[in-house]
Amino acid sequence: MTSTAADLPESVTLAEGEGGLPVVRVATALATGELYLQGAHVTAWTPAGADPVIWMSGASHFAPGEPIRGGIPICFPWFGPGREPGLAPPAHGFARLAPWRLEAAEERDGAVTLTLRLTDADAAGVPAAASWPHPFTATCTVTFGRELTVALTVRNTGPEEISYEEALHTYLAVSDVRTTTVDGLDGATYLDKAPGAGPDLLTQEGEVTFTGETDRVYASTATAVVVDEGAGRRIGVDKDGSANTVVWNPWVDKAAAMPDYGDDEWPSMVCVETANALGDAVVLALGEEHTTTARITVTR
Ligand SMILES: O=P(O)(O)OC[C@H]1O[C@@H](O)[C@H](O)[C@@H](O)[C@@H]1O
Repeated sequence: MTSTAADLPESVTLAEGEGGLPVVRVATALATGELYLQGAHVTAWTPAGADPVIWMSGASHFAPGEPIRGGIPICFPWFGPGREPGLAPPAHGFARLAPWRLEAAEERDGAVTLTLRLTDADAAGVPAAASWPHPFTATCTVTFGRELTVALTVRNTGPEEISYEEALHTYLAVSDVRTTTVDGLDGATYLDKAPGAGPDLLTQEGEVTFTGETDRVYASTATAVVVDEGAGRRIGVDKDGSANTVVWNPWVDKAAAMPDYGDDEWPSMVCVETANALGDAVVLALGEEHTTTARITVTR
């Protein structure tokens, strides 16, 4: 069943958002939040008494079939350009461009859980979907409360084995990335995708610091913690069902090259992405499903 305005708890409203796209807004005593049905894309989460945790670009496009810049894009069924030849642009798959269905909205103990669904049939109108012609059902549940939880479950509904990449591509707001670190990745190996980096895996020593364009795919199942000295807060990204953590900041040149990203916005964000990518792609036999979950918390 798809939810209509009549089925929603009082703390949840369905409205027309930027660019005329449908948006769900949540407001409870514990937190406020916002999610666009296009992409099942979280664009805001602010726990009561805190500053916004999720970063959005002021230059984002909001238009049917175009990616939203910031928030939590769901990358599926490929990450970046994808591993196989023949996957259509844009990067990160078609799920973030597709119209998801709002199946349910429930409030429990002050937290609101939204359930959204996307099948291959729902995504058929997105041109890039034709390059990955496999039956699937994707379910995204998002709980806005004291914590923010995003879980993506993919079920193989077709006759053949499928393999896919995915990421909960979380943009986090920081006071200044140059005085921010990411803890929890010490000793993890990573692929460096920044310009000029070689193909060999490297090993993280200590915390991640930011001194230039940073684009790394870590092999890690650990909790990553964004330590924001300037804001005096720590943002934890805890996860299940995810073999990779991607850390990304575009820095000056890449920021300037992106049409939907302000030239001066790069100091104010860092992406810590809960992913299964490259050699850690998920493989599902007929009828199998897999869930990847990210839990975001804020502490002083
Ligand atoms: O511009 P997009 O397609 O949203 O991607 C943003 C970034 O997403 C990151 O996950 C990738 O590792 C980067 O390489 C990429 O630049």
